[in-house]
Order: sequence, then structure tokens, then C-alpha cells
Amino acid sequence: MTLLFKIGFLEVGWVDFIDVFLVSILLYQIYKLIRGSIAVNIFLGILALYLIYLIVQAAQMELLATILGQFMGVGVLAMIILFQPEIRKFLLVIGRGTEFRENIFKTITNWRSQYHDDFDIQQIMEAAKTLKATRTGALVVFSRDTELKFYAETGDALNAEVNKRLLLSIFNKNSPLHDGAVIIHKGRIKAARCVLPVSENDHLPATFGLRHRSALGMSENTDTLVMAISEETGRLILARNGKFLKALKLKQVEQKILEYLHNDEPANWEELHVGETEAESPTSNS
Ligand SMILES: Nc1ncnc2c1ncn2[C@@H]1O[C@H](COP(=O)(O)OP(=O)(O)OP(=O)(O)O)[C@@H](O)[C@H]1O
Repeated sequence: MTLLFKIGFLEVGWVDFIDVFLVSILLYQIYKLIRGSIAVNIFLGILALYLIYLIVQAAQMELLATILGQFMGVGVLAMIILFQPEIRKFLLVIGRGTEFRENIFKTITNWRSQYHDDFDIQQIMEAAKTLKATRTGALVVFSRDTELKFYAETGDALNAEVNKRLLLSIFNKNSPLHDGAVIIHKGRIKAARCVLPVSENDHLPATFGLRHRSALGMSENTDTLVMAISEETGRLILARNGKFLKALKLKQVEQKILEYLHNDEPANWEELHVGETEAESPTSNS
């Protein structure tokens, strides 16, 4: 091994350096995935248990060490079960590494501009404006990379071009399709009446019911952007990576959707303050 430097008896080589660097990236990615979610508490619980186990072992308390050892024995399996959503998201992030190569190819073939032309965002924005004004509840999932077949199959397949009138018809309270979420992929409404996973986040405002929880849950579990419009208040929220974006003007919502679709997002997602209302928000009037 090529020696890089030496601290006392410790010899540090290039391989060690790369090893520590990769572990740091891995830990940072794990931290980013579980930050703000209930998984942090579970992770800290497991860590505390592991530390106690080490102390008990060092103190040679055999009975306790054996009991805790049994827990540690099934630790990996327990972690996989407990952190299933986080592991899924992590693998999705890694999987998107292959997308990098695809993107280079697609950029060369001018795929991005084609995609943009296909997708008339104004149809969405006009529908959102009307839905807000008429206080019609709506849940829209934007998926950049996949058709989300698993979730689309919980509803009714449509595969129709995005269109303002169609969206308004779907979410109309008398429509048989209005319950649940619409999934949009590559400029097409893939399905309506879809059931989304519900978030277990404990820190949501009491006013947030199932529509908001499922918007958040979907963004926690998948690499999607979710737009929810409240039936009660007409408030529009965006959910991404397990976080809500503060009340936005419609122009800003449009910008966020386009940033997401073009994979060009800044990292300025913030959680909505508990109890915040549109009237209190400085950026409101969406
Ligand atoms: N898991 C889910 N997946 C998709 N849609 C859901 C899910 N749970 C609830 N919804 C939708 O949300 C609607 C009811 O939501 P609820 O009133 O509990 O939500 P809310 O967050 O308080 O929203 P609102 O402010 O519009 O009342 C349902 O009629 C359904 O259309």
C-alpha cells in the first residue's frame, strides 16, 4: 500500500484515505435521507443499544451481554425492516447514478428540450389556479423518472395528455375519479384515484389531514414532487423529499415544478412551520 503520511504508529495510505472519504459520503447521504424523519429516533435508539452492549461486554456482565447480543445478532435484519423506506430511497439515489450517463446521451440528442415542449406546464398552473379559487381538493404526483406503476395500479389508468379541463374534471367533487391522487409522467396523466403512502411524521400541523400526509409520504418514499391543494383552505403545498415547501406564489410553484422536471433543483426546501397559515406567510398568495 502506498504510504501517504504517518501519525505516530499509524500509517495512512491512499487506500485508507479513499476508504474514509467514501464512508464520510455514505454517512452524509444516510444523514440526509433520515434527517427530520422518525428514522432518526430509531437510529439513535439502535445506536444507544449498541453502546450499552459494548459497555456491558467490556464490564463482562455476561447475562445482560447475552440478552443484548441476541438483539445485535438480528440487528441487520431489524435495520432492513425498520429502515425499509430509507433504504429504498437510498438505492433509488444510487440507481440514478446510471441516469447520469443517460443524461449525457440525452443532452447530446437534445432530449431535454423535446421533453419540455411535450409538457405544457401552463395546463397544470391554470388548473391549480381554478382548483385553489374554487377550493377543490387535489393531489398531483409529478414523476420525472418512472411511471410509478406500483402506485398507478392502485388507481385507474388514463394515459391522457395533461390538460386543464381534464384535471378539473378529475378533481371535481362529483367525479368518480376525484378521490386519491393523479400521477403525471412525461407530460401524461398516467392514472387517477391512486392511493399514496401516508407519512408517519409526528411534527405535522394538526390541520394537515390525510391528503397532506399522503403528499408527504409519497415524497418520503419516492423521488417525486407532490402538489396538494386543500379542499378546506384552498392552500397549495409542494412536498419533496419528506418536506413541505412554504406557501408559494403560483409563479414560484411553476418554477419549482420545472426545476424538478429538469433535474435542476436548488437545495432550499424548508419545512412548513407548525401552525403557519397562508395569511401569516410572507411568501403567500399562491
Ligand atoms: N393515502 C391516500 N392516497 C391518496 N389520496 C388520499 C389518501 N388519503 C387521503 N387522500 C385524499 O384526501 C382526501 C381527504 O383528505 P383529508 O380531508 O383527510 O385531508 P386534508 O389534508 O385535511 O385535506 P383538505 O384540507 O383538503 O381537507 C380524500 O378524499 C382523498 O381524496
